[in-house]
Amino acid sequence: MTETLKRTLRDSSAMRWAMLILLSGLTFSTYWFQDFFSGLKGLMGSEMGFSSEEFGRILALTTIANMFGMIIIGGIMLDKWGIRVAGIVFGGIAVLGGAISALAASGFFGSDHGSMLNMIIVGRILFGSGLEVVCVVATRTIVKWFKGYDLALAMAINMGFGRLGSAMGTALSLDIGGGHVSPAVTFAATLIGLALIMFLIYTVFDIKLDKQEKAISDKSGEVCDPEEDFKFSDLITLIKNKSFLYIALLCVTFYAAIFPFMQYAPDLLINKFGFTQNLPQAGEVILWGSKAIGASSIYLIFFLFAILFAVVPNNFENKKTRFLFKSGALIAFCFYLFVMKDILAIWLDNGAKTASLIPLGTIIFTPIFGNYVDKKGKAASLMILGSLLLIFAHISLSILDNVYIAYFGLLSLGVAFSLVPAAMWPSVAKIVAENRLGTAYATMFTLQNWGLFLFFWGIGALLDFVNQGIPEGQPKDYTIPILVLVGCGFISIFLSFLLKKADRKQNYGLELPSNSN
Ligand SMILES: C[C@H](NC(=O)[C@@H](N)CCCCN)C(=O)O
Repeated sequence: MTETLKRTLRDSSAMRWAMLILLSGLTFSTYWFQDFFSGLKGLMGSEMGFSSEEFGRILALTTIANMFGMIIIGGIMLDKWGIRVAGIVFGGIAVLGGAISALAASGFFGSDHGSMLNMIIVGRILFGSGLEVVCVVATRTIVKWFKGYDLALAMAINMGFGRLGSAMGTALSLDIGGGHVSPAVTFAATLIGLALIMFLIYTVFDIKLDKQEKAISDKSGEVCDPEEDFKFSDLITLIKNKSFLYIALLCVTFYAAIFPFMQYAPDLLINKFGFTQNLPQAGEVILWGSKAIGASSIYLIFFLFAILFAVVPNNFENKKTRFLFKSGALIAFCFYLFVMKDILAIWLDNGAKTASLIPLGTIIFTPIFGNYVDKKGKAASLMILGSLLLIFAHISLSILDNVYIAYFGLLSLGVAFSLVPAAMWPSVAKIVAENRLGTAYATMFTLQNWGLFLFFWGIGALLDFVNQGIPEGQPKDYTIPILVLVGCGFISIFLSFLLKKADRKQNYGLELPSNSN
């Protein structure tokens, strides 16, 4: 695009990607705060005396405001106040919630069991009220900057930041806490505070963009097509649509089998398969850290060159160049794995670090499957496949006792967790008109929170129930609590088939490539 056509900030690609990074701080930190307790479950039992049911209660009550309409209220506020005010208000609520939980974990409100538990829950309720609306604000902001430019890629990268936050929160919280819960909670809450500062910086550019767009529309008389405000009648119309109903229910059962599982996964791996939760010695950390940073920087430099090389026009037209590029990438990756092998071996022996590979893997797999859905379609069939993988994963992690099969189970869970979202979210956009998408996503997230509430709490309560009499610190039997999740997998398959059948009647083209619509 020539300089004369660059009319606003959003016409500069550097500006757009910089804005995405400023915005993604909130996604990264809120996903971190949502998931970091998973790595601390054992410690919360031994240090604070929290039972599995209480652990589950803390997680479940995070969703309570969303179950009763907070996401929809947040969406209406977003429409009325705009991105800046809504982002600051709901980001601020998440920060406040994080701070209250951190103070509670440090004993500020009282160091007895009840005060700590109740005040951590108060903090989590506030945090949860901000979390989902922040996700909606992020999506709306990305659309504002990227419509007409790499919108799907920008959304995938934003989601990648979220998954990275989940993975790092799960993997590193025990190390960050140094064997205590409180420092890890303070760190997680501080991250949301820093992200809010990044968002405040973002708002400066947002104001400038609005001024530029207003000046252009004043001059040319252009009027934008506004998204219609939320109406309850829309909700009824949506629910009456069979395809929407099936995909919304699938969202409930599928995510209920994934997000709650991830909160318990490190503890499951430790209790059932004997994974460790040992903290490395300071010397080991320095050695691994320097090795990992060294190897990763070399790989990153190679990767940057590869990207630079790939974006030079027509490079990939040539078969030989393509072959050289692919072999180079493979050799660099093998070298990277070789240097990192000791660290990987230790990583794969640690419960929290192994569990963190599930969200980490989705960063790579989701865009690949997203691209497949865009080009080849088959979204409903892929949701059936994802649900099958979910069933295999939960069977291998519950009734089977083999650690190698468990690794396969975790891998198939990672693939399912990439496959279904990559097929599900673009399918909603085929079923629902664009100006109703906000309502559709808010409705799906609200229903999803009901499923999460039930399973966050239910798994913990069931775990205590089937392990009555076993003292904290002794291995717990996870068979029945995880086997219950197999049921979610079967319901997901059933709903995916119903969706496929409804789509054949209603002709939304869920099995067709996105580009053909
Ligand atoms: C896209 C989808 N997002 C959600 O499900 C939201 N309700 C945010 C949940 C955040 C909790 N970690 C996803 O993350 O796949």
